[in-house]
Amino acid sequence: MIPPLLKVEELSVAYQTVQGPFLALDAVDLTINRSEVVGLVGATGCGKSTLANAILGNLPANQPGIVRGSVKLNGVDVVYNRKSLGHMRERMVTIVPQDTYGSLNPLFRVGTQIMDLMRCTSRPKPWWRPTRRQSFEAEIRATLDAVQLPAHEEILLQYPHQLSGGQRQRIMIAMALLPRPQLVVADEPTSALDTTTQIEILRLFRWIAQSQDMSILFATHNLAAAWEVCDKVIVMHGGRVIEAAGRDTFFVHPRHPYTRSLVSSASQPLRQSAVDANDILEETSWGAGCRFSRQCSDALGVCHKNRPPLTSAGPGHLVACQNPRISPTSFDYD
Ligand SMILES: Nc1ncnc2c1ncn2[C@@H]1O[C@H](COP(=O)(O)OP(=O)(O)OP(=O)(O)O)[C@@H](O)[C@H]1O
Repeated sequence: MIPPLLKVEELSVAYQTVQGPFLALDAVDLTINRSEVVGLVGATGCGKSTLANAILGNLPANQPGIVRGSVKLNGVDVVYNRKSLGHMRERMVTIVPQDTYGSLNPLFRVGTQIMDLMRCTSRPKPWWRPTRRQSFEAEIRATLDAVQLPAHEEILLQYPHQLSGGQRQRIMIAMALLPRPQLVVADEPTSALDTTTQIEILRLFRWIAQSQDMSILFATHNLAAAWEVCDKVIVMHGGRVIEAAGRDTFFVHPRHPYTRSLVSSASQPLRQSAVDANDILEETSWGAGCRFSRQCSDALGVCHKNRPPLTSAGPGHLVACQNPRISPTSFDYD
């Protein structure tokens, strides 16, 4: 059997706050296989960005501190094995950020910033040999074509503020692809875009995963986006993974009441509306039981006392619920 590209096991991360440590991730498990697009869905504050940062090796080594657990890329731990981290980050995992303005330097032309990235991430060096520079330029042109930014010369001479939101997002995608990573973490990459551009960018992600043999972890609030691009969907609530399933199972046979509430609120105007479940997640302090139990209409006495583990609910389907529902949803594919 081929080992997974990414395996997160029992990962817990705490932030230090003035009120004491805050457990942002609580024993999270996650697996991503090669060429798989995995959606990470959940309300604001459920821990998506913390998990993305842990995978990117971006959590400071000393604080806020990994409480326990591991994040393994191709079998190598990226949290504790920091010697190999720089190399792994450059070549194996890249990010498409949510904030394209904040991620590009406003003082430099886009082309300069892309060339700097190539110098930092490419091997073998020396990069300054003329033949090397020409090969960089050819790679950049090919990647800009791939992300549908064909007017290379014009775009590369622009400053970030001279580009549209969709163009900047495509530049960020190109910059994530150029180091030829095995995994791209896309942290709500379409949330700042209009609906038409969102759909174009989502199709681009799907195409990238299929044609370039890359895996994508796609963090989003938006179930319509997950439906559009993902092979598998993982739902987080209160720092925990509460359900994980293949896309079709996820939308038609969700078992966790929280997932069902997300799917039913998305299935009406699915392609137009972003599902923002802020109203569902308001609790920040957790008792011993299931973190959703206080809002759950199906909660049993045991749900307020014991935290349910993730258990199998069918092939490739995991759910953390002590009273999961069985009936299919009325989710409409078209
Ligand atoms: N540096 C920090 N110090 C203290 N608490 C933090 C810090 N960063 C995040 N948190 C808290 O950890 C929890 C998870 O935050 P995180 O940013 O991972 O959530 P998220 O699901 O990505 O949210 P969003 O969808 O809004 O980006 C939140 O309750 C947040 O307030």
